Amino acid sequence: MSGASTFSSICFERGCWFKGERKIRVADKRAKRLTLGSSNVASPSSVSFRVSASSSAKPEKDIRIGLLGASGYTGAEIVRLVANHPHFGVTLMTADRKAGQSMESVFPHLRAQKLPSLISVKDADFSAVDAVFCCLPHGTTQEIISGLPTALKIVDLSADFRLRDISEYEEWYGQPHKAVELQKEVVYGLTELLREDIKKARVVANPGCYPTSIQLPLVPLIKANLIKHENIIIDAKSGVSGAGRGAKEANLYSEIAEGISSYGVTRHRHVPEIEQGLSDVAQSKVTVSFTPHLMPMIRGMQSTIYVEMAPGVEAKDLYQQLRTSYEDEEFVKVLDEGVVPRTHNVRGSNYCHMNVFPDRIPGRAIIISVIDNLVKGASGQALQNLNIMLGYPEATGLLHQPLFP
Ligand SMILES: NC(=O)C1=CN([C@@H]2O[C@H](COP(=O)(O)OP(=O)(O)OC[C@H]3O[C@@H](n4cnc5c(N)ncnc54)[C@H](OP(=O)(O)O)[C@@H]3O)[C@@H](O)[C@H]2O)C=CC1
Ligand SMILES: CC(=O)N[C@@H](CCC(=O)OP(=O)(O)O)C(=O)O
Repeated sequence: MSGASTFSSICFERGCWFKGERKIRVADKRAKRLTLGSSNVASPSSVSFRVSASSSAKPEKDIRIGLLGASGYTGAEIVRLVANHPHFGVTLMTADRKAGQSMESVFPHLRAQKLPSLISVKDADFSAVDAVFCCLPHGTTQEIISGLPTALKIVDLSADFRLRDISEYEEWYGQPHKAVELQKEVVYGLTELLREDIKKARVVANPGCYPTSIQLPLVPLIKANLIKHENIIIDAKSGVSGAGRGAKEANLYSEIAEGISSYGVTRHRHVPEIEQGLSDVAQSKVTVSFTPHLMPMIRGMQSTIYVEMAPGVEAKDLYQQLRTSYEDEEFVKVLDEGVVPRTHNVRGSNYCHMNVFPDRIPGRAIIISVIDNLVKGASGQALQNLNIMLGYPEATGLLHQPLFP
């Protein structure tokens, strides 16, 4: 059991804190203080944990966070989440066109926080931060990350380091990979399924939003040999914030409202990322038909997945497998039988809701998975990953409830 406390009665396992057999609320500050005070928690040399078992005062913000691309949607979402984190504080923020502006002028909803001004990445002093979230567009990130001090823990939200195969990256992203050596040490950050690797990582490639919503249900089913590897069909839908804040004609209100648009048909760049994750667990090549759609909503993502079951398997077996796989997870919820997941119920939160339904056609099942693209699909999962990389309880700063309606 990695990450366990030297205090015999309190330990961290499968993403949760346990006292004996009893699951403790992750927000239990005493448990956190005790465990972080132990010597057994991975703590990078660049980071000083100043959390004391005897102190009853609110802990200082020990970890100085650098946020690259702070003026974008995922950057703003990191700031919103970190505001609830007892140990992380944002001390460096970069932007491109908006460099020189204050964060409160770019995002007035964050004005209650004391935040540094936005500066250009070329002016950033990385010796004054402990960890970095990189929220830059793909294609711009490889060079920037390779130039950062190696003592830093980095979570990259872009697609630049998600594909292990360099030629596949170059084929799907249409440009040469600019950090081939660094790519070798990067860990893919699908938290619930790769937690042990993430604990040891220095650089994590945070998964794309569609690949998160798709791999969370499919990986356990493939691993358990419950579904066939062929004819997996994924019909996915995203809110417009998935496209970022940059102005684009296709994302104008008049282009989005009152309609649905399919895009990337037959060739969306998330296909190789999804297939990489599924093939890894299948130990053979898995291919998928994937069509994303842009919906007239701001946040939210639904993946409706049509699968053929292995001989003799029924939809209730798929359901039971997912229930078992995620029974101890804080953020992945397999709903009660028959309950249809809705994006409304995860909005603004780090939760993924999923369920399985038997198709009318024998041998087939329909899986529905929903997340908030900006939280579990991006900044929330990134924070979850950095918590793990630094030895904090992984739900720290993420336990707020969804925003409904
Ligand atoms: N939005 C989502 O739901 C998801 C996004 N992602 C990925 O996360 C990353 C960030 O996404 P998002 O926040 O939506 O994007 P935005 O377009 O909203 O923000 C991009 C940020 O990067 C800055 N930037 C743009 N170009 C450069 C450059 N050449 N050099 C330095 N900084 C630059 C922008 O600065 P300025 O504003 O000053 O121009 C801005 O701060 C992307 O790679 C995206 O694909 C991943 C999962 C989901
Ligand atoms: C609605 C919309 O445009 N969504 C984005 C995906 C957002 C995401 O996960 O992007 P990255 O892979 O770049 O991180 C898209 O389809 O390209």
